[in-house]
Amino acid sequence: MSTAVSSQKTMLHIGGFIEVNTADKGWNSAGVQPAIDLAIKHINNRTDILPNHTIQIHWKDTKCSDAYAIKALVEQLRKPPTKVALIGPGCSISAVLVAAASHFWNLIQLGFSAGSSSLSDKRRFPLFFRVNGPEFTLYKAAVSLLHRFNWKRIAIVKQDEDLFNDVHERLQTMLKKEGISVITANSFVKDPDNVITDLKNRRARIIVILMYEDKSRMVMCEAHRQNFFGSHIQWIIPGWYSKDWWKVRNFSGCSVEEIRRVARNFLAVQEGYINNTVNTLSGLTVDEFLTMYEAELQNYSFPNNSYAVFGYDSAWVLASALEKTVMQLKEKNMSFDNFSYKSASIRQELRSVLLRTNLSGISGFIKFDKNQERLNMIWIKQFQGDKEVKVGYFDPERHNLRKGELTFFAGENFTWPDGKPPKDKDPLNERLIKTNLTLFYVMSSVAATGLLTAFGLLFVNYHFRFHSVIRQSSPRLNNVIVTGCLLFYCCVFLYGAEAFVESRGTHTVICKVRRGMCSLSFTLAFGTMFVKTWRVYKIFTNKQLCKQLGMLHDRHLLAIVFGLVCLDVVYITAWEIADPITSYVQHLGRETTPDGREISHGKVLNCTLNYRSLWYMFWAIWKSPFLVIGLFLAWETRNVTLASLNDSKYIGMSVYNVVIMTLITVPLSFVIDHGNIDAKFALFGTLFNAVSTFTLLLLFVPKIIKLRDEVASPERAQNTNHAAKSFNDSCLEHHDGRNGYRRHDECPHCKCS
Ligand SMILES: NCCCC(=O)O
Repeated sequence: MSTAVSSQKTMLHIGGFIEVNTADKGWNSAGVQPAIDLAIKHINNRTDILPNHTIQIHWKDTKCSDAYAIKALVEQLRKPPTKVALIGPGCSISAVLVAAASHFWNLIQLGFSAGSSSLSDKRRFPLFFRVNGPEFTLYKAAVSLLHRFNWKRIAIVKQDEDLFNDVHERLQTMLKKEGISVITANSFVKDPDNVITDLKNRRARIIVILMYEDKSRMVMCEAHRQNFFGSHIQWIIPGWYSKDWWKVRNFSGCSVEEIRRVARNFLAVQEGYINNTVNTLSGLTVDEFLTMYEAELQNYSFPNNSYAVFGYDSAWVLASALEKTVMQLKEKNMSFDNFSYKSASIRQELRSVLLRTNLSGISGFIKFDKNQERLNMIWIKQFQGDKEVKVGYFDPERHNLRKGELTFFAGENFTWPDGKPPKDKDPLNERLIKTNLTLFYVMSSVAATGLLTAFGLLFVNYHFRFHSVIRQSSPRLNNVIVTGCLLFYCCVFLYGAEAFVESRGTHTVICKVRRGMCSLSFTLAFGTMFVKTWRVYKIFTNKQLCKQLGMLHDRHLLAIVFGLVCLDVVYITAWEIADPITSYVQHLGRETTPDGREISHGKVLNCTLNYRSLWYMFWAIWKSPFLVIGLFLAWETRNVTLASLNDSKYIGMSVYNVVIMTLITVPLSFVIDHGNIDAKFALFGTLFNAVSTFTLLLLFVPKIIKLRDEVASPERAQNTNHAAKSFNDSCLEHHDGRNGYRRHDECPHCKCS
């Protein structure tokens, strides 16, 4: 209802809700009142807006309390004059209560700061509009900051209020999507003791506060009491707290300095605006308004409030809508005199006009979305030195939060006590554990000695190639076995490479090379021993001995070994293509010491595959026949004593040795923890050293002794040779392994054709 005044102007009464006596609880919006009063003064003085009306606002203090909000609404309704619309409250606790009920009295309500996301629900709050946006929007800017500073691990401390519960729920969903983990989310009723203890225990470093400032002061005071502060802890708080919010008012427990010490260089997110200079409805710019606002504040005992600009704009939005509604009503021969709490017709007009709002306020262009609210930019502030500084802003419509985008204000930037942003977790000084050097040198010395010996044996094989002791033992096949052993020794160095390698790239190459080399050495050494044993077996289980021998020349055996090597290459290539072996960093776990420090057991480089067990199983299936059948053949030919196949017995012994060593090593390798690189190296180094050393010794020591004897006493050696000749020896002696029997007449009892 409007009332006539002497100057022929009609009064339009508006109910105003503000938070003044909040006893430092919740949010105090008192400072917005002077801005709204100033706007109403400006509107009433203008002739181009509501020229025939005067707006009068009737303030009620809701104290940011649901009970006082109800009381304030009842008083507005019961006490004449009739209000045609409502402005406020500023605090969500009160706004939700007022908005939930005011529509039953057909009252349009215009908010300027209440952030609760519940207020976006138009089924519950059909007549509630706001020139600000939902609180959750602020946290898009906060998430952008988390990405910007690579903070992937945060903690949340929340007040159990509708405003923060909603933000918390939606923030959790968004953080999950953004790959940021919430290590703990706590709230408290009276005492934040447990909250801080939990933050300490979880070693929280980045803490998002979803609370009104009184609770924040309590949290920070307790953090000080528990010594939970420092440059390594970063708080992210709502930016709409009152100026110098850490200054204690009616708050016992901590001094101003103590709370300041904890809050340090806190980051804050706050709904902001652009400095609009383009034809604003009021004709003012932000700067002009702020000058007037500061002057106006002198008439009140209220502190400056950052939502003053929104408050000023809300009054202009309402006045503009009332103006248009007056004109629309006029066309229907109606006026606000016809307004009553029981009649919906005028509020319907007013609502439809508000929905079409499109004006230039000092906080920017004002248009309401489907939820009857606005999406504003978010200021990012940081406490620097002794004041809050607006560092930049995040525009939800323009900036990509995943990329941590924001726009800096001219000349501003973040500052950090340590010169760089804190980390989201303590650097654990996770050192790379390398193979024990003593172990490496012991294993490598054995391998190096083996390598030299192997080269020496290759020389002996070559130098004495025409000597019967060497010639009769298939020197070319033995060279292949020595080459296999030689590569096994090289594998020892490669398996110990973790003593020096630090880069994953280099380690990946080593993983690939040593797998290939290990496989190839096995095939060369034991594939060749296998075929040699097989030849002995074939000869002595076949009556057509000479014929068999003629068919099993060294070159045939070499061809078989070559075939095995080809199969090896095909298998390793297929393996590498299907499931490439790579290096990965294995973290060896952490533990918390009794004094609360977290220590790491370090990390090691390991080779990895997706289907490790599968590939090694196939590998074992492909290699084990050499050993199993080799074992059988060695057993079958254990009594063969031929000068011409003079090493068959020793090859058999080598095969036993390999089988036994493999049977010990393989199960042990599954038992040993992969992180224990020393144990792994000791196991495989011993296997490779032992297997190749035994093989070389068994294969060559008897030959060298014999060779030494023959070289020392050729006659005795000749006699021994003759004496040793028996049924087949003389025959086999003339089998040169290359051209078969050169002289069949020297082999009269052989059934060679
Ligand atoms: N958006 C800041 C005002 C606090 C509140 O909504 O209660």
